[in-house]
Amino acid sequence: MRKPPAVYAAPASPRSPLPSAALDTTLWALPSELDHPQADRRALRRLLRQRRRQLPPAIRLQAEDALLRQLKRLPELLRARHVALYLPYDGEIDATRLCDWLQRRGAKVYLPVLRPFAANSLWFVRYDDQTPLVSNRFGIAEPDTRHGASRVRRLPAWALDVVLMPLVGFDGRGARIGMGGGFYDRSFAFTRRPGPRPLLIGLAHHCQKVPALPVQSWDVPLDAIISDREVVRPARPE
Ligand SMILES: Nc1nc2c(c(=O)[nH]1)N(C=O)[C@@H](CNc1ccc(C(=O)N[C@@H](CCC(=O)O)C(=O)O)cc1)CN2
Ligand SMILES: Nc1ncnc2c1ncn2[C@@H]1O[C@H](COP(=O)(O)OP(=O)(O)OP(=O)(O)O)[C@@H](O)[C@H]1O
Repeated sequence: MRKPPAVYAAPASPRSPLPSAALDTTLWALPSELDHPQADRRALRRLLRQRRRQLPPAIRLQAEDALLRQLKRLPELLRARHVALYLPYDGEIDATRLCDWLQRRGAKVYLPVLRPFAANSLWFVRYDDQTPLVSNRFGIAEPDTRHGASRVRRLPAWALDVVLMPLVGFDGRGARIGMGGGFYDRSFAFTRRPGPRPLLIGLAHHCQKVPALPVQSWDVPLDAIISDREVVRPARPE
């Protein structure tokens, strides 16, 4: 399938294995003023966004490979028919190579689109070779709103099987922070109530892991967070 406009172009260099020290957690320690759950969320977001943007291309590619290996083993993704993904922005981990894999398996791929006339909420619009893409108000490529306006081209959020969402930060217990708009939180608030719902999986680079994040009342719990290093499955309340 057509390669989406990449914010970070893949380097021409071969994928040389990196010394494991290059991925060592200790390199990613937080400054003391941000190293606690009550830290200023905006400052933490800024720092983590900067970290993911600064990842060298070779590490980025290696992380992408590792992420894809984990995702392709996931039973829920192997079964999924309708999967939401995102086009990477601002250094986010790039999982778009999954599109071809999903489509070969007969699954359909959807992208988030800023919902018109609704405050910070998302549509999920079918994405294939024919989908016209435009740049939204944040500069993120997304299916043209006029194209997505037709109901046959999108799926209600409850009808998706798996949603892969980009994270800005996460912790070992499965708490997360996103871009701060509350787009995913609003769009999946319904998952707190009984009924059909997708599996929600956050994706991030390992360098976005922090010791602990506070959980806000509106934060929609994720079923898993997958980085290039691990799969975090948050403990479910009994
Ligand atoms: N790839 C990708 N697509 C996505 C998201 C995402 O996080 N990643 N979103 C997930 O929510 C939605 C867009 N949400 C966003 C929220 C804030 C900003 C942002 O950059 N805000 C600026 C300041 C605001 C402005 O420019 O008006 C900033 O923080 O600097 C971008 C996207 C839908 N599509
Ligand atoms: N279901 C909701 N209804 C109304 N407002 C909400 C809802 N969910 C989140 N918000 C609001 O959205 C704002 C951003 O939330 P937060 O800082 O947690 O964003 P985030 O989790 O980083 O973003 P995202 O969900 O897009 O990844 C907060 O002011 C919050 O009150």
